[in-house]
Amino acid sequence: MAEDSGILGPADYRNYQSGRWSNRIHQTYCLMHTYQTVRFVKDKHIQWASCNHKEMTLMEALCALDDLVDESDPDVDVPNSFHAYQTAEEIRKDHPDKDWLHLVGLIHDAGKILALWGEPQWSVVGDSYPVGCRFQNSIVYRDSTFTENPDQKDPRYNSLCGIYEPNCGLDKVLMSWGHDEYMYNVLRVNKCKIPEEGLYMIRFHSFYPWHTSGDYMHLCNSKDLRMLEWVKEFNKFDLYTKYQKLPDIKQLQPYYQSLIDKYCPGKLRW
Ligand SMILES: O[C@H]1[C@H](O)[C@@H](O)[C@H](O)[C@@H](O)[C@H]1O
Ligand SMILES: [Fe+2]
Ligand SMILES: [Fe+2]
Repeated sequence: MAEDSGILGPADYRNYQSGRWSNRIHQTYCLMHTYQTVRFVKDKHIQWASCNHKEMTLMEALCALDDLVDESDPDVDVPNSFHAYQTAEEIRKDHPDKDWLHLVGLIHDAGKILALWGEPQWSVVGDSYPVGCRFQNSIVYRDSTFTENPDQKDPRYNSLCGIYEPNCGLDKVLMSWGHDEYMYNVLRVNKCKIPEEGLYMIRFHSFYPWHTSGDYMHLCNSKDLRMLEWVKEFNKFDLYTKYQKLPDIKQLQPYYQSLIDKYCPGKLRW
């Protein structure tokens, strides 16, 4: 986690080469990049998409993240629940009128609850990227972690577009399985009333090869390009609020509970 309590600059974040935990992070990505294949991702959709694992409120899910430290993140070494409030509170300062966006900040990582239900971290956390087509160089540790991935040698999957039509739109693309797609799914299945932009931000916030490196544009349609602006705006808060000063969660809870009651009330199916 960055040393200061102010919002720091890009150079202070996402150091995958020489940070304190880079061995652990590299190991997590090694497993992810070895085992996340088209088959694996399809199986995870089948396993989790119908959301019949559990019923719980969003607030209960957020509290459960007290028990989760993300092993892929060079900038966070505290439980994920703090990151939820840090992100939400900075959004609230810059976009006071968009209460749904505060809520998006709060819940964008709640899908990491999968890691408390037996999913290994390599299928929950970390950056996401498309499977079923060539893995691009902008993926973290691209050079050293894909060598054992069978899809890489499969001619169906290793061309530039692979199984996709050019500009088919990200909605049709199978992303590596993780907390983004899962949470998007939970919100849809439960018919939460978060605006489309918000759902989109949640679904693609970990797709750094796209929103930060500008890769995979050949799979995007015009809607994706419109939404990209929102995803980038969201990313400022997701990334640059990972600092040491921790929020007082108890004091903030009533406000966020009111947003949950407005947009995603009651018990949700997970
Ligand atoms: O390590 C982090 C973390 O897991 C985030 O939740 C995810 O959204 C980022 O893309 C990733 O780099
Ligand atoms: Fe995330
Ligand atoms: Fe996050």
